[in-house]
Formats: sequence, C-alpha cells, structure tokens
Amino acid sequence: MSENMIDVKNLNTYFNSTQILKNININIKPNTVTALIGPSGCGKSTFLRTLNKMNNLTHTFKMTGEITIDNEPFENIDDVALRKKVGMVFQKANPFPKSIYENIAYGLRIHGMKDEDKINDIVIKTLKDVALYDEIKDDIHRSAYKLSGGQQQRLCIARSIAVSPKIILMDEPCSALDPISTLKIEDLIYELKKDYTIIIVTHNMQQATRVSDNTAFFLNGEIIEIGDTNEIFLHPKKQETENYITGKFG
Ligand SMILES: Nc1ncnc2c1ncn2[C@@H]1O[C@H](COP(=O)(O)OP(=O)(O)OP(=O)(O)O)[C@@H](O)[C@H]1O
Repeated sequence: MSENMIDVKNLNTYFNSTQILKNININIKPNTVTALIGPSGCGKSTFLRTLNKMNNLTHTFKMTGEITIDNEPFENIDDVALRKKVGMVFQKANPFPKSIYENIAYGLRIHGMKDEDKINDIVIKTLKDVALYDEIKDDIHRSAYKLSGGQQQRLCIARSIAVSPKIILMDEPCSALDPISTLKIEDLIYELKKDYTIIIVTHNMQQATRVSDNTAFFLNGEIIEIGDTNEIFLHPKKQETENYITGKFG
C-alpha cells in the first residue's frame, strides 16, 4: 500500500504521434495542494486531463506508464467511478443551465441518490462548505447564471465536492476572476485541503506560493523540478525554473 493519493510512474502521452508529456513521475500525498506551473503549451492541462481520463475522449490520445489513484491501478477504475473520485474545476465556471440547487442535486441523482431529504442536506452543506450559502440562501432556486463569475466558480466547486471525491483538479480556476473573488477561492482551497487532495494549474506565481504545499515546474512536456513550494520559489535547483519564476520567459 502506498501512502500517496496519486502515484504516476513513467507517464508518456501522445496525440497521434506527437508526444506531449515525457516520462512524468510524480507522487502526491493526501490532503496536500500541488501547483503545476510552466509556460503555455508545456502540458499542464494535458496532465490534469490524463488523471480524470478526459483525454480518452479524444480518439487520437494514447498513454504509456502507470497511474495509481488511491491505491487502485488506473486501468481497474471505470470512467464513472473515476469521475466520482476525481472532480474537476475549469478555467471558466461552467454551471449547468439550471438553478443553483439543481446544479448540485443533479450530480447526486446521477450517482444514484434518491432520498430527497439527503440530497437537500448535501446541497446545503456543500453550499456552506464553499462559503456561498449565506450569499444565496434566500434564493437558492434562481438560475445559476444569475450568480457572479466568482460565485459561479464556487458553485462549480460545490458541485464537484458534493459527490465526495478524493481529488479535485483545478485548471486555472481564478484566471477569469477579479482579485477579491480570487482570494475567496484561494481561502476555500486552503479549507478544502483538509478533506481533499488538490492539484491546481496556475499562471500566477503568487497564487502558487499562497495556496500550494508542493510545486511542479513543467517545460516542454517534462517536469523539470518538483518539490516543496517554498524551496522551488526561494531556492530553485534548476536554471530553467529560476528563469521561469523570475519572469525571464513564459
Ligand atoms: N486534443 C488535443 N489534440 C491535439 N493536441 C493537443 C490536444 N490538447 C492539447 N494538445 C497539445 O498539447 C500541448 C500541451 O497543451 P496543454 O493544454 O496541456 O498545455 P498547458 O501547459 O496546459 O498550456 P496553457 O497554460 O496555455 O493552458 C499543446 O501543444 C497542445 O496543442
């Protein structure tokens, strides 16, 4: 048994014959936040999308290597079980065209929950967990589209945690948000790591230092350096890492 939530060994990924990720090795402990940084196009999103098998929806995608999630080999986990275990939050909030309430209840019903009282309890609890409840409690049945961008993003996080995942993947979750909404999401990430393991892609170096325990620096599909976030930012071992975090490229 590994103590890690995620173990990735010798991962290579391809779209057609173009190799995107090259020999990725990473181990992620439970209840930690890992930031993925690196210039545009270096493979950060591809890595996230490999972990929840979203890339498998692209028929040209191929991978080699081993991934273990919560001690289960990747190939043994079917897509439905995996998506329940591994939630994802995208760059642009993408609520369903439904009410705030239904945005969360819907996923629970899809995963087979029928008891409406229980569904109600989880909807309220997750809205509280993402600190949205007090802002919307008087009108929980209004359209999710009426929420601000920051509120929509918190709703999407609530939707992903409602089905009790182990892991939450966040692909630049604050890039479309103002600084105040961004800080709210960052505070939330800090709270969420008590219960979940989080991987966040960010182009914002301050954000990586604020929210993450560990950081992986990607360049051209490889992990150039990985380790404790403070170490990576204060004492990078590789010249490329230093160049990137000091803004010399990317
Ligand atoms: N479905 C796809 N089919 C073919 N190539 C793809 C596909 N998705 C991504 N790629 C390619 O994979 C490479 C890595 O892209 P990826 O989106 O993972 O980078 P990224 O580091 O997340 O970039 P950004 O920071 O701009 O989001 C790019 O060259 C991209 O064009």
